[in-house]
Formats: sequence, C-alpha cells, structure tokens
Amino acid sequence: MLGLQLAGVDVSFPGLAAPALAIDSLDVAAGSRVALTGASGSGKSTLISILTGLERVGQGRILWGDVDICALSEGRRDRWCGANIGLVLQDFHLFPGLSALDNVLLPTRLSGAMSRDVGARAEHLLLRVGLTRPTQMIETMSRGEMQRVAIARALLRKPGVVIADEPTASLDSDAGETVGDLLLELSRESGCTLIVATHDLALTRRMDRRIRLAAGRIVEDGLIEERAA
Ligand SMILES: Nc1ncnc2c1ncn2[C@@H]1O[C@H](COP(=O)(O)OP(=O)(O)OP(=O)(O)O)[C@@H](O)[C@H]1O
Repeated sequence: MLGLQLAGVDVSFPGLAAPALAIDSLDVAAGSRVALTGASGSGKSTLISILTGLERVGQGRILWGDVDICALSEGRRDRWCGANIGLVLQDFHLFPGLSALDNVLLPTRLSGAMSRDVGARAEHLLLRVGLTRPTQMIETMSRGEMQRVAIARALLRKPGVVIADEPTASLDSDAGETVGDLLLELSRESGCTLIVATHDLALTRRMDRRIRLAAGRIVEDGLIEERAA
C-alpha cells in the first residue's frame, strides 16, 4: 500500500486567470480511503491527472511512498504509474472488439508484464467482481458490468493505490452501489490506498476521509464519522 505526500503543487492552463490546482500540502496515509469532492470545475480531475502521472505539474512534488513521480522521466513515470496505480474512470476506457478478459489483460500485455499467474489472477478478479463469462465481448455488456471489468483491470497488478474518477456517475443507483461496494471491498482485501473523486454522497459517506476542493484549492478536509459501511 502506498501513502501520498504532495507539496507545493501548482497546475495552470493557458487562458485561465487562476491556477486550476494550487495545493500547498496534502498527506494521505497508506491504506486510507479518501473521497475527493467539490463542484464541477473545482479541480478533482486535474488532481487525479497529476497523481496518476497523466498530467505534469508546473511545480511541486508528488511522492507515492518514497518515489517522487515529478522527478521521473516521462517514460519511467508512465511505467511506474502503470505498475503501481490502478485507475478506474467514469467512462471505463475499455476496448470494443475485445472480451472482458482481454480488456483486463491489455495494459499488462502492452507493458510486457504478462505471465501465467497474471492470466489466472485476471480470471479470478473477473469472478470476484461477479462476472462469470470472461470471453463475453465488452460491447455486449451493461454499463455496470463494464465498470466491474474496469475495476478488475485496475486491481490486476496489485497496485499500492486505486484511484477512481467519478466511478458511479454514469450508472443507475443499483449498479453504482455495486461498484462502490466492490471498490471498497477489493481495496480493503488488497490493502491498497483508495482515492475516489465523486459527487455521490452515499459513496462519500462510506470513505474514511473527505477532501473538498473549490477553485483548485482544498477548502475542507476531515474524517467521515458516520460511515454506512
Ligand atoms: N486541458 C485543459 N486546458 C484548459 N483548462 C483546463 C484543462 N483541464 C482542466 N481545465 C480547467 O481546470 C479547471 C478544473 O477542471 P477539472 O476537470 O479538474 O474539474 P472537476 O472538479 O474534475 O470537474 P467535474 O466535476 O465537472 O469533472 C476547470 O476550470 C477546467 O476548465
């Protein structure tokens, strides 16, 4: 499991008068479960992009464990993040024309980290998220099923942290609840840190801590006392 230390981070985009993100310091304990909330445009996706190495910061440090991903070259950062961070996105980022199993395995195959054990773990994870037909083509699946495939893919390489950006936003309430259950259960089972950007109040209440952003800054940060699970 990986803890996060972020310091002096500033992300600006051309045409914006103020930085999209300006965070002096943020620590997340390894193994904790954090909800990232805030109105549309407050900077949640931008924060996720820099935490996962998809976007570079103008200045600052982002340490996962003792690795400062800002100090890595682009290629090394991509490899490190691919191996250590499991990412679940609102619109799944799955590939039509491939089965559920092949979608789970694709990033690992592309990174050259494939092995028999990984193949067996992918099948196990699909069963664990409640999908019994690993060869089913992705385009024939419901949105809730697709998100479950994306969760299995995120967990495949036993990442130290799972980060999800609005994982329940495009799902109905039942499918959203299932996805929330799986993210919480599987991250607990694998002992990884979980960070979820969400507008979903029910999901937020089930986390340990809530960090609220407004205009790119942290305006509220506290423990969630009344957890539903
Ligand atoms: N590539 C970009 N170029 C210019 N501006 C950007 C870019 N990406 C984000 N922004 C701006 O940065 C700000 C924060 O956007 P961000 O997508 O992080 O918000 P968010 O909290 O995730 O919103 P939502 O809940 O709607 O997804 C917004 O003002 C947005 O327009």
